[in-house]
Amino acid sequence: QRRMFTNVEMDNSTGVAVIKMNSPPVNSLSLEFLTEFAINMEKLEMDRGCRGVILTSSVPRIFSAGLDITEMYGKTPEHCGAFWRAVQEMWLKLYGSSMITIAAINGSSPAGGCLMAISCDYRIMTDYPKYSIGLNETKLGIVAPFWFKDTMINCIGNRATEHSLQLGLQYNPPEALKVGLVDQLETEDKLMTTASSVMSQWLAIPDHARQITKSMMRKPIIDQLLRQREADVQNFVKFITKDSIQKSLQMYMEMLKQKKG
Ligand SMILES: CCCCC/C=C\C/C=C\C=C\CC(=O)SCCNC(=O)CCNC(=O)[C@H](O)C(C)(C)COP(=O)(O)OP(=O)(O)OC[C@H]1O[C@@H](n2cnc3c(N)ncnc32)[C@H](O)[C@@H]1OP(=O)(O)O
Repeated sequence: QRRMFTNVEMDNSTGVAVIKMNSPPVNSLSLEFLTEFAINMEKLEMDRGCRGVILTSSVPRIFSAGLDITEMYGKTPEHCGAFWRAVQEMWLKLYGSSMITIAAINGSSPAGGCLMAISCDYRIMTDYPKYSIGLNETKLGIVAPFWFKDTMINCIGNRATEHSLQLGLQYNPPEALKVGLVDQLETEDKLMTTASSVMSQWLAIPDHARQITKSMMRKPIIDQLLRQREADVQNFVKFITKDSIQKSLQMYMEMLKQKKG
């Protein structure tokens, strides 16, 4: 039986779906997870009754740990290529969605988890000091590709992105609010109610005007990836299968395990 990585609950009375990521222990984004996520987004996009999506997590304390590192370590170039296509597809479906997308960030959200959040239209994060969010790729010895970088620039601006990406910064909730990585902080118990209430404000705007405006803002980056999608895959495969990069990933995974012990 196929495993489910996300639960989708559609409320037909409001036209809002809640996608809960549910892949313990850390909602890492595996090939299967990403494939299922993209299919769910596609289905909601095709559903004329669905106007908005709230993205959140069922896993305690974690929104998403980002890309599943085990999908990039010790794998064949073919596997790495298939994995990267799935990462691209997830981003294209989320960043390019015509629906209103709100991230209710109820836990830590490094790297690919942060990418998911900043690909939404609005972010509300639980105000808990131990949670963090950011694109920390350089800390793993890897490089955030241009479309991660440009999504971040569109969210927090050029200078803050440069600073953030070079140092692989992870922000706690008040810092994330200050830099503009999230739009609002909320207590754990009120997070979903606040997300619904923000959604109502966005739903009050006529869809066609909001959708054209959103597309105008995001289309240049999306088109840039679409134009060079296969080159981006080959670039990733060449980069990630290098001995030095594989060594960095191995050391990072060992560090994660040691931290635990
Ligand atoms: C120049 C050309 C450029 C071209 C482009 C090239 C390259 C771009 C490439 C890649 C881009 C990648 C983006 C990413 O998303 S990489 C992933 C980055 N993620 C992280 O750094 C997060 C790491 N994890 C953590 O910090 C913590 O786990 C977390 C805060 C999320 C949770 O902490 P907690 O203490 O609760 O849990 P842990 O004990 O640490 O973890 C439990 C368990 O899960 C494993 N694990 C954690 N994160 C991941 C992950 N991302 N992938 C796979 N597995 C993960 C962890 O190892 C533990 O496993 P185990 O010990 O129980 O077996």
